[in-house]
Amino acid sequence: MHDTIAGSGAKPVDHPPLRAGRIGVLLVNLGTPDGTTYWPMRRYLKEFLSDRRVIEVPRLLWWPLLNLIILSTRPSKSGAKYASIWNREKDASPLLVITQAQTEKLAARLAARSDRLVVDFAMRYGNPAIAPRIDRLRAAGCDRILIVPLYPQYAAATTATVCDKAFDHLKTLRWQPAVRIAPQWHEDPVYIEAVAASVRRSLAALDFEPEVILASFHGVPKSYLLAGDPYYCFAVKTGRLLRAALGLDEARLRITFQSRFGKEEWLKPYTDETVAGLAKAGTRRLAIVAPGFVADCLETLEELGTENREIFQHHGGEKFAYLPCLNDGEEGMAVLAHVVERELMGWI
Ligand SMILES: C=CC1=C(C)c2cc3[nH]c(cc4nc(cc5[nH]c(cc1n2)c(C)c5CCC(=O)O)C(CCC(=O)O)=C4C)c(C)c3C=C
Ligand SMILES: [Fe+2]
Ligand SMILES: [Fe+2]
Repeated sequence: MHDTIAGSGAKPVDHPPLRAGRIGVLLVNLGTPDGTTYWPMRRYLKEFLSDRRVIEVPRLLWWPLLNLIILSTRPSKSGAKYASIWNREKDASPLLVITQAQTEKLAARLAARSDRLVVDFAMRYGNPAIAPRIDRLRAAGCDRILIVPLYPQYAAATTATVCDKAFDHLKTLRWQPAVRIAPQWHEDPVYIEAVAASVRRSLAALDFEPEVILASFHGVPKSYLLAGDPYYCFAVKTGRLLRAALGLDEARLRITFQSRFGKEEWLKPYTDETVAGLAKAGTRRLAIVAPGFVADCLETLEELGTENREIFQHHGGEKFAYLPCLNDGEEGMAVLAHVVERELMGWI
């Protein structure tokens, strides 16, 4: 099936062999450092925090702040947090390990649909980078590529920057593959039901019933919403649909936003302030789930699972549970396969 162009009947010409006829699926998540020590952390944070889609502060102000202040302190501080969740057996971050497992399981599932599919993954920041993975798919004969930014809720700071980076590389190719980008799946019933089923299962395994469940989404500065970024609305809609699927009311399942960075106002209500406020007001049993993350990572395992647990207990809370993401479990893989199969329609 994977013809070379020479198989087209054209007269022999003096050009490198060109393979075609296969279809690539490239899963792309945010990224992660190569290690937890100062230099790998600095390299990763520098690439991440130099992205204009992530930090919209004018460069003249941002450059000295980033290079002189943030990159001298944050690599060590964040490195210690990464070290607390690092997968030592694989010497990689949970995000990398889980994304790799998702890729392998998706490839196995899709193999039944077509023998022309090649599934791979990349990271927007750090390794494996997007450009070499696109090259690898092209070299394997993929003349069509479906790029899947691994974000159920679109944001310019996440989804759009994956597309920018992919197209930056595609610009340099002589034989550019046909490209599709998978849209977000924030209200897809398969996704909502998968998160609901996973939450129900995690709750059933607890030795307590939470009085409140927080659905915590990664935040962005409020100014991004005011400038027209739809992320907030998508996150709120996911939260509302999840609440309905679980049969809970607004007091029992609350939507919050985490991981703020810098002094600007971010999307509210903030997760950490909500956790503290609930504990102070007498809530003793709390669970947090993070439906916006396709894989567990620093922001879920450390920030929600450790920092917010400490905040809750410090203010009088007693029982706390962080409920894991869909990851490479059966429900999570069903969502990824559903999104990918839908977006491959007409190609397979
Ligand atoms: C400073 C601005 C940031 C914006 C805006 C932002 C948006 C955003 N991020 C995610 C998902 C993830 N972020 C992760 C880590 C992380 N995020 C920021 C900053 C912003 N994110 C930083 C500096 C870091 C690195 C860690 C740190 O130093 O705090 C991760 C985890 C990566 C991992 O390796 O585990 C994810 C995932 C979304 C979805 C989002 C906007 C919607
Ligand atoms: Fe982030
Ligand atoms: Fe809106």
